[in-house]
Amino acid sequence: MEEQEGTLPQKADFSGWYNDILWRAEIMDVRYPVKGLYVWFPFGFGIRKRVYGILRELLDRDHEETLFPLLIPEPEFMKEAEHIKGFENEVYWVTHGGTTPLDIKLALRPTSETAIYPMYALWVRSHADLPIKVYQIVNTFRYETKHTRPLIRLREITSFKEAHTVHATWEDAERQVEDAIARYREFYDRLNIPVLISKRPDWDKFPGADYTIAVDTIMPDGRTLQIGTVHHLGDHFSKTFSIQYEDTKGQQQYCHQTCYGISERSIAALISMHGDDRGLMLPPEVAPVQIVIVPVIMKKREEEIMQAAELLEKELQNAGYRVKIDTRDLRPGAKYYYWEMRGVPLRLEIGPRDLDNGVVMGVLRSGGKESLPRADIIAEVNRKMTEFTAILQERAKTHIKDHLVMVKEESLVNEMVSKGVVAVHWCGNRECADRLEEIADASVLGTEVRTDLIDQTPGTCIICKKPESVVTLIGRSY
Ligand SMILES: Nc1ncnc2c1ncn2[C@@H]1O[C@H](COS(=O)(=O)NC(=O)[C@@H](N)CS)[C@@H](O)[C@H]1O
Repeated sequence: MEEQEGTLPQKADFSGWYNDILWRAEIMDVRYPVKGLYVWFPFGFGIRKRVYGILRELLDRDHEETLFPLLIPEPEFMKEAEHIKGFENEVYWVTHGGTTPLDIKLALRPTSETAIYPMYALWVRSHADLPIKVYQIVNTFRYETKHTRPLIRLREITSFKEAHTVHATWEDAERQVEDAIARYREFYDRLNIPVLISKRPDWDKFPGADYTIAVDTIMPDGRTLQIGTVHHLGDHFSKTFSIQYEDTKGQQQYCHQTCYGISERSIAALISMHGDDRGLMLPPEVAPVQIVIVPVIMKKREEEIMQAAELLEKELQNAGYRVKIDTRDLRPGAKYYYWEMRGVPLRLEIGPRDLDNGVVMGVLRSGGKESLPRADIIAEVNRKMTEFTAILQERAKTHIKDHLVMVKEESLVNEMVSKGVVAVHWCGNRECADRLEEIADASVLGTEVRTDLIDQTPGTCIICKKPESVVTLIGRSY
């Protein structure tokens, strides 16, 4: 990477900060010559690898991972009317093999229901074959016409985890929806990313679903980012694709299904939630480099200091840490800047005085210097990592509280929604929602909000004043 000139914009200028940090912290190279397609720098890919390692760990408890083809024949894709309506403007088509026109056009999967479900129809015969809980992590393609942004809105989604489950009954599928939500909560908790979970309004549910539960986070600019969705598909797709099982009485029954997805938006949220004016701030579990050792060289003791640094590196590596010594010919300050930009949780400095005093200077990325006894350095580093994670968790906890407010006055909605998510009472009918979205210049995010941060007692609709109206989130989203 060419030396990075200039400085990272303040995080308060979130859009400028976000675009700049993607290259300055070597996450994504946005110079690929196709709109909406981006290249992972190896450092960014190291974050992705660990983030998706956690996702796999959580899903592999009771799901199986596999891979379905990328290309979907047009007849299959066109089978589910609702689904097509939702995707017909977004799907890319392959029409030729070499110079030979294809007799059947092939869709690049925007999501894989119509690739997977014809196969599920072959896999499912009896109730004994159920439930199926399968997922894949693949690239998918959507011809997004809204503003594309790296990690947030891509035309090639490079890290699309999609799970597709099959059940005997609607209730079994409903339990799976709850299980998927719990798994997503656990995933984002491990990443110290706060979430708001709600049920999308009918007009915003996944095409072909009974209902959609969405996982939103609140970005530093107050806008929401949908970082996961769980869909109850009912028997819509099983009827379209004849996914049936023979029940215990020998009757043919249609299955009930769910699907749930997460993309690299999870990494956009990770970067945005904890980064600051000096760059990334990464949870230790996903940081490609967890510890950087910076020797503070004094000419006549250089040999001794370097030896101490190398010994320390070895010990930390043996303890399982991902650690680097920065021996480049740069001022210590330039080294601090470089690794802070890359979100390294802990810096250890070793200078002549530290050697003499048998200590190592520990500096957490979240701030604060502490002299650590060299003799117990592993226990001390473990303690500092735990302290750092607790700081990230605390920030995540207060973040939602600081960006969620209940509003009862129609006139206040527009002003308050520019700061974050607003909770209002809504009677549930579309006209009031349209009016509300117009006043707020925001969208209805959802109802049945799973949080205890606000009082969800029904009240009067903020628009038509109808009583017994439910608490509803509205926000400006990416
Ligand atoms: N263009 C995009 N770029 C990045 N992430 C996206 C894009 N479109 C959707 N996503 C993410 O992918 C998640 C799943 O997409 S989805 O359309 O809601 N759901 C599905 O496709 C279902 N088949 C479940 S996998 C969304 O919640 C959102 O976080």
